[in-house]
Amino acid sequence: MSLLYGAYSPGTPRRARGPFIVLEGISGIGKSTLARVLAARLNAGTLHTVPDFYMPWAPVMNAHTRALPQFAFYLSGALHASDIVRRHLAQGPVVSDRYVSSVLAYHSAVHELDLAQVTALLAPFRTYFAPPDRTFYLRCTDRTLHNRMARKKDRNQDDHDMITVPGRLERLRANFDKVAANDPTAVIIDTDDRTPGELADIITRHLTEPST
Ligand SMILES: Cc1cn([C@H]2C[C@H](O)[C@@H](COP(=O)(O)O)O2)c(=O)[nH]c1=O
Repeated sequence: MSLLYGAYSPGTPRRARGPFIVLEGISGIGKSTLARVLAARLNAGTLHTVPDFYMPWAPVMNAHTRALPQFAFYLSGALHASDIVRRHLAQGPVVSDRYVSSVLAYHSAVHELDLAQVTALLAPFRTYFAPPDRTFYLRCTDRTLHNRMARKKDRNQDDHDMITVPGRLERLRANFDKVAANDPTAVIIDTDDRTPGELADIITRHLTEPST
């Protein structure tokens, strides 16, 4: 039995019309642009994990709290994102810019923790999360990241740290690779030299193929 019952269970899902698509990857890679293009194509609802109203708290939590309260903050954001997803899925497709994999990959990378330890910390909550149909892990080379970062309008402290804290970018990339390797919904996409429209073509083609 799940540990999450009563008020802690996600409730009976309404008939999902789906699909539920997740975009994952390091900051600046182009997830939010691609989410917009995909949402327009699929007539999908979109959201960001953590949800937008959490975002003003993120720098405050990062600056003032230690690892476990920070984890609880991002976990809370992902749980709430899941509630939003379930609500949207009753209407049609949903595209999420980040989801549970970002919580694992970022928390482990930022605090230099073993990914397996962070995965175990999240495990009791797994049953709450609306499962994605496909999770697209976006990858790019340093050159592409540099060019895309230069164009990113909402660059924040996390983006600065990702580039300047020794080893942060490498840890993030390695963590996303490890999370993807254990994710049955994972599809890895190299985004270099591809426009958002071309990436949306690749993704929509994947959605018409049966998952393995
Ligand atoms: C979901 C999540 C995001 N983050 C970071 C990644 C990004 O730097 C930032 C979200 O901003 P972004 O999605 O606009 O890049 O929050 C964490 O540190 N931990 C998490 O669990």
